Amino acid sequence: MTTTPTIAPRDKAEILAQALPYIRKFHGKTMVIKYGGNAMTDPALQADFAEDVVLLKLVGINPVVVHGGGPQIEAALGRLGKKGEFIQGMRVTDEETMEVVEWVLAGEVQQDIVGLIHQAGGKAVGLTGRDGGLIRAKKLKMVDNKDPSIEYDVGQVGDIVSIDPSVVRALQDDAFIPVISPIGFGEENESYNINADVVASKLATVLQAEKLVLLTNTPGVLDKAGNLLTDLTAREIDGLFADGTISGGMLPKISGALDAAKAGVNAVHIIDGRVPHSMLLEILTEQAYGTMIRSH
Ligand SMILES: Nc1ncnc2c1ncn2[C@@H]1O[C@H](COP(=O)(O)OP(=O)(O)O)[C@@H](O)[C@H]1O
Ligand SMILES: CC(=O)N[C@@H](CCC(=O)OP(=O)(O)O)C(=O)O
Repeated sequence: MTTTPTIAPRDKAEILAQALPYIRKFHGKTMVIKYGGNAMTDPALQADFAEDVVLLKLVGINPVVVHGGGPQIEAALGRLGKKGEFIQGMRVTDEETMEVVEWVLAGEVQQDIVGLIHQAGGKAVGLTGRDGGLIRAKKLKMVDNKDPSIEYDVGQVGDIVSIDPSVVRALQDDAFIPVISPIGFGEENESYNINADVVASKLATVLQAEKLVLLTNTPGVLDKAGNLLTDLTAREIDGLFADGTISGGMLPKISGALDAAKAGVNAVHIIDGRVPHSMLLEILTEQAYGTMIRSH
């Protein structure tokens, strides 16, 4: 349970006034928000998240939500007596796991977020990569990060072939907030499980988003001693990969973030989704949060 500190009216006015330049700067711009499964475990925080998304939309910014759901998939697999296995941050996805992934992501998590946005006064539309031909994918050929001669078979994990953003653009133009599940489809109409960070990063690039904000369950990227790294360049990221500072779910997150930064997304941030309203603080105040990823 989170408690909201009481803010004096004068301070509230100050905060609102401070937001004005950012509202003006970002008016009409697209922001891709990745809402990680680990950041959505507290109902009060989920409601805060939905309010923030609605507020952005109301002040003329175009938020596009891509959601995760790793822990939620894990819980559902557990109820079936299965345990998830990950290789380099990707879930090994057999046929049964793929079914679970589809119903948890598209049936539960996505619809929960859509409902919360409606409760907060916004209009959200849930999509998977199938809708409007949004995300075409093929089977991912995974090789070892350190030794590319080693190959892994991760089953029905998708590698994005192309993104057709027309359905997202049409919804945005109509004042809807798209909420996207990271599921792609292949040439034979087969489904693919795609890491949500990878989808968010690629979508931000294709939409030429102003910002990509990845909400997770750490203060940002941490060094080996647990200190927050506030700013990371491509070269520094290579170093963190090489010395093993980055592992698990942080691997696809940083790779995707870096790809988006290199492809021209102006600002890419990894921030702590467990802090109430962290997304709003990041976008609409001068305060820097979490880790900013730079292309050079
Ligand atoms: N250097 C690092 N700094 C921060 N987190 C890291 C680092 N290396 C690995 N991680 C792990 O990455 C996790 C975030 O990724 P993930 O579990 O996929 O979250 P999400 O559901 O938000 O995508 C962190 O909780 C942490 O366990
Ligand atoms: C291939 C792969 O790993 N897919 C992820 C999709 C969900 C996801 O990415 O959720 P988070 O953002 O909460 O980690 C999975 O099955 O867990």
